[in-house]
Amino acid sequence: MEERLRRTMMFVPGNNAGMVKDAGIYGADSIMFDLEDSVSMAEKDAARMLVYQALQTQDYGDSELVVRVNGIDTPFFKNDVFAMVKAGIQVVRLPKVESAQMMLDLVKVVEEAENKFGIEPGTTHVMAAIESAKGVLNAPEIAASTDRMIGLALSAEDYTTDMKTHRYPDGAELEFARNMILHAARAAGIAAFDTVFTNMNDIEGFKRETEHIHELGFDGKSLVNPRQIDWVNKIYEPTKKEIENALDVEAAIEEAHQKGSGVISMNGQMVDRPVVLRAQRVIRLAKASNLINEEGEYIEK
Ligand SMILES: CC(=O)SCCNC(=O)CCNC(=O)[C@H](O)C(C)(C)COP(=O)(O)OP(=O)(O)OC[C@H]1O[C@@H](n2cnc3c(N)ncnc32)[C@H](O)[C@@H]1OP(=O)(O)O
Ligand SMILES: O=C([O-])CC(=O)C(=O)O
Ligand SMILES: [Mg+2]
Repeated sequence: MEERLRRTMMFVPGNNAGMVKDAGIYGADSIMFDLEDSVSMAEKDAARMLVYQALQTQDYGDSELVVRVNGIDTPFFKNDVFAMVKAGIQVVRLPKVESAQMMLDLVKVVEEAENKFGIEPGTTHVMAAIESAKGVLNAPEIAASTDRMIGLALSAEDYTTDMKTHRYPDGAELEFARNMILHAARAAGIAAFDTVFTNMNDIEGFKRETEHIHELGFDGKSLVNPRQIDWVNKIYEPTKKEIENALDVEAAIEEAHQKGSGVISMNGQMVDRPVVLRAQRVIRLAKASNLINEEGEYIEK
């Protein structure tokens, strides 16, 4: 199956009916309904019911549907997982994950819910948000904890609090965590998401941070506001040169396969499996940005 693009995963506060209703109109790759920290204690049950209703009735197009449930040690956790699995959520994001065992405990409850509500076993996926030093150090075992895992996310607001620092414009305080999470995710073959950027007035800061995590190799970012979606997509958009090169690579490898070979020379450049995989990702990103037409040609904007 073709890998899903996950450039943008937008938080939507689960208690805000207007935002929950309209979350599908902005074109986020993934919509993440939040039952955790954007919802006050008094509104936990109401938010769960609102998101449950919305999942039954709203059309969210092609966006992947994710829910951030309350932590495993809260009284809301089990009810959250049961309601969301019953509603057919695609991914459950567990916050404040510190060990593989926490993911296994989540999966046990997901399994129970799938059985109870007649959902096909194994179809509900999970992901972990890493928000502490312990979580960062255990990222490799967390990433490899279950076949249901689709990704790891860095959650820098809680993480910097745990580390007795705060967020700085150059992001030096996050470099170790970013590298650990990215390597753990890549080694397990799952996605890596960078953290939210919460200062809505600092657009340049947001773009700088996104360029940085794009260069590191993150799949994308958690977002708090729909305005951030286009900025991320623009940064992940391949250039004309990258797209034309990727299309040439596809044609060259096709020719190689026809000759029964897995490697070919293209303008003096060796084309083999890793080059082809990179080209395929460029083509997926280009198609998502409407830069390749039905005939598979680059479209000049
Ligand atoms: C550390 C953490 O845990 S972070 C994760 C938890 N936090 C969240 O989920 C916060 C989500 N974001 C928000 O609530 C808001 O975007 C804020 C508070 C950051 C900014 O609010 P505003 O300044 O009012 O946003 P803005 O003016 O850009 O809103 C424009 C439109 O987008 C909508 N919108 C804004 N944010 C979101 C969102 N996250 N999801 C869906 N719709 C949204 C608004 O409802 C508004 O719609 P309208 O034009 O139909 O009225
Ligand atoms: O997951 C995120 O990016 C938001 C969050 O909870 C945090 O930063 O603590
Ligand atoms: Mg957090």
